[in-house]
Amino acid sequence: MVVGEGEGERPKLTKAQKKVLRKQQKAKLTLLRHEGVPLVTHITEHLVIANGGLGNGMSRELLTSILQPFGHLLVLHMLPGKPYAFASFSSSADAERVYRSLNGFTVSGTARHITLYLGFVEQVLCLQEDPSSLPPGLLLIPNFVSEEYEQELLNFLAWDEAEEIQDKRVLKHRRVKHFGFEFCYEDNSVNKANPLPGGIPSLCDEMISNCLVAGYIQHRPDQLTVNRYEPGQGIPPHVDTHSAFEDGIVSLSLGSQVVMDFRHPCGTRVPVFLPARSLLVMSGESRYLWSHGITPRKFDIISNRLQDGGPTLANRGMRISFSFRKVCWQPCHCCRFDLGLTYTRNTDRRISATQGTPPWPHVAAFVRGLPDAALLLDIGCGNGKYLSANRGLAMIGCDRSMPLTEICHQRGFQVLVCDALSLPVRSTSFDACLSIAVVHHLSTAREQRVPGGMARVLRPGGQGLVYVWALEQEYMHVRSKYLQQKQQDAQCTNGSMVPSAGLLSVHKNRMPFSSQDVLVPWHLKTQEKQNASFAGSSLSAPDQRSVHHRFYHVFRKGELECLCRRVPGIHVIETYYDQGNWCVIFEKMCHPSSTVL
Ligand SMILES: O=C(O)CCC(=O)C(=O)O
Ligand SMILES: [Fe+2]
Ligand SMILES: [Zn+2]
Repeated sequence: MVVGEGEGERPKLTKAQKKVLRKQQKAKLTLLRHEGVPLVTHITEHLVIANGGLGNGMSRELLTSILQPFGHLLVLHMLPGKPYAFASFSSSADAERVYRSLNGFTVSGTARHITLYLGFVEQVLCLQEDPSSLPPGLLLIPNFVSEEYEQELLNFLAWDEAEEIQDKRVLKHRRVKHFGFEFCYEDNSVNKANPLPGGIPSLCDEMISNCLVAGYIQHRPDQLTVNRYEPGQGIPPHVDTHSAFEDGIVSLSLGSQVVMDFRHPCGTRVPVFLPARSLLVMSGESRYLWSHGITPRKFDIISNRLQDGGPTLANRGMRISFSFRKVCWQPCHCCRFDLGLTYTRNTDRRISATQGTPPWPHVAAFVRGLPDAALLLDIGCGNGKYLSANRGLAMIGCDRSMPLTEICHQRGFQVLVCDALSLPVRSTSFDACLSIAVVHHLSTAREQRVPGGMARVLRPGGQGLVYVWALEQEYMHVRSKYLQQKQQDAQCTNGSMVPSAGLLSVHKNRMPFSSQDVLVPWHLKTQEKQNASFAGSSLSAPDQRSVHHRFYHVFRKGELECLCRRVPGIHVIETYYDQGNWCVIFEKMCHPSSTVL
């Protein structure tokens, strides 16, 4: 059936019907222009209700009572200030019934009469102000539950002061209750052996079903943590233990609004405003790679979009959140690593790697996340920075620089001198393999040989981690440390390249790259001069003996992943950006479609 745009012979329309069509057409254009959401001409489970928005003075309660008699309403999305709402029904037949009954329907009981115009949409618009600025995998659904339901959930909880003294030893900044399974904050684990009697309160069933139906989560949660924050309290930045919980965590905010900070390992911070009764869905990168936390404060600074758009203060009240998670029953073999952040720190410490040493904490975390006695090969190990990251492993480093391997040797590491393009080690022998800041020194034709070599030496199921320098030294509006170090320099120089005699340009340090293939000057410090040969660099002009030019091919977003995907016998598990680098984690397949020699 075609809705609103009938084909062929059309029965004569009454004046009123024509008006409805006209208004519907107008609403369609508004929605498309303002939100980029097209109406569709076939029937779906989802309706947009023009004039049924909070911006029209329509309340959630009233709209619910209007819709419900005609179809089983699953989710109603309303956004502050917007002149429309979205409704999802349990079937397209229900949505069709609602459409037929309510398109052009005039509502009394509001300040003025409101006529609703309905249309079908393929998908419900994810109602945040700027979805593109949220961390990947993060969804925010405002007005996910009604005020009545919020009150029911709040009334359900009894907060016993005595019982909480125990929690307070660990959690200085908030109170918690667990359902389904106890969460242990001392080691961030879940007590899988002893399920709590009663499980998740049945009061939550409907809400959980709505999350599943809407596709926000794939697994029915079996663990619920309720956090209660007084104004001034917060939760330290953390990543929910990946080995304890599956992907897909939903958190319902009740009581007061709050700003939750999401942080990427490269230091990018994305504050996300969580209104009361909104649902936050964390999956993928936003669940595993980004940390989330709430700074202990009595207020938040938010942008006041409805008025002048400038920043304004929002005082916090008491906030209670319901976080639903699915306990992970399989032992964790994945490549992702817990960031080792805890729930119990009482300062809002940045996990940003910009403050940390060693320079790439994610590499160290990958190494530390490997099982005991795993055999690891670090290709291009340099002075052995990562060879000391996990003493429980058997690690072998290799580098083509003899002086660097000597440093490693002095540090007690097992190392060999070799070329990354021809590794003198047996095939399928390593559990894990690193190549940090190596591939970007190779010309395009040879780049693939490094992940190719890693694929050869890894055992099936073994994992490789590759880091290369990124062309993009600014990500999510944050400059990499490389650029940050000398911002003043950058401001007084125009170009990022200086011409060189050869074909390649010489990159100007601390500037954005303007080409992917560059020579990067390396200024030797006095004590390094005598070891100048160790990076295999090309010597520059004789009068500049202390400056060496090293070849770099800096990688564009997606380029390293593409390169790795072309290597037979491996599959890419994760790609991320870390402090100005593109990073890929891959795994050697157990039954590769093509043989790796
Ligand atoms: O309060 C919230 O919304 C989040 C709570 C949380 O992140 C947690 O308990 O892991
Ligand atoms: Fe969390
Ligand atoms: Zn894992």
